Amino acid sequence: MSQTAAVRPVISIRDLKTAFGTHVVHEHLNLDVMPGEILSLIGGSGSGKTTLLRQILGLEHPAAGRVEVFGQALHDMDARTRALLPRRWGMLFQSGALFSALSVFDNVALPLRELRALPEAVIRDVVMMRLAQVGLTPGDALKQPSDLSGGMIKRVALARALALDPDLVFLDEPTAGLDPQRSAEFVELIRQLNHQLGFTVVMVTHDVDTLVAMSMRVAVLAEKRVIVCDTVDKVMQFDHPFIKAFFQRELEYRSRLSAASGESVHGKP
Ligand SMILES: Nc1ncnc2c1ncn2[C@@H]1O[C@H](COP(=O)(O)OP(=O)(O)OP(=O)(O)O)[C@@H](O)[C@H]1O
Repeated sequence: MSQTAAVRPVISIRDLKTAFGTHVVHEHLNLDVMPGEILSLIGGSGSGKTTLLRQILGLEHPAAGRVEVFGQALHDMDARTRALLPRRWGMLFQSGALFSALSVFDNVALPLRELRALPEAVIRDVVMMRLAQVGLTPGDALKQPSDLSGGMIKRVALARALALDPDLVFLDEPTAGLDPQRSAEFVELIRQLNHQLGFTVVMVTHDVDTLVAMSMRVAVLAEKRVIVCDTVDKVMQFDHPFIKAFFQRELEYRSRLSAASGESVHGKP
């Protein structure tokens, strides 16, 4: 068997149908997410991105088809295996979703304490390590969320998402609310951590700069299914009205750059 054939997807979705009553959101939807990749999910409003994430998290039930995570079909799993799954993934919500009454330290410690198995000294070491990994200082651990800037809130939320050393990380609009400079820094941080720690990322974003900077592949949801899943460059060439509209500014930017340099340009510097 070749090495490529041996690599199994972290998430494998086959012929998925999702329906709310007569409203069919997904039909014949297929998607594989490979280990260590950063995959972005894009699609128009109401195209079913959130619902697809909820399927992957096991919060919706397929009307047909199959969703496998870590090589196992979600709805065939025994209750114990299913209950342990959330320990293998972390979530970064758009707003950060920190608990305002808890300090930075206690927010990051929360998933570790929920295990009810780790001594406080181990929890302390892990929290401090995670805070350092996201560029925060030991002094920041004592702060309350209300004392933090938007960029710091995202970093704390990322430290919390990584607390259990997840194999899979879900990012919902990770750079929403950040100015371009903070946004670029946060993108770079996630890329570095993905490289160092090797976790797989599934991200939903409407921000083209974030998408272009981070995605190894982009899956486009339209007409109830994934119409294309490929590199940013290849997806941008795909002939579909949503894709043309989504990437319009980026395409114009690239064509101006290309005209100015007199040669083909494939990405921003
Ligand atoms: N629990 C539910 N009951 C009924 N309909 C639902 C439910 N959840 C989602 N839907 C419908 O499914 C469709 C897809 O919704 P979803 O939130 O997944 O879209 P989205 O791509 O995430 O949209 P947006 O980018 O606007 O957040 C919408 O028409 C929505 O109204």
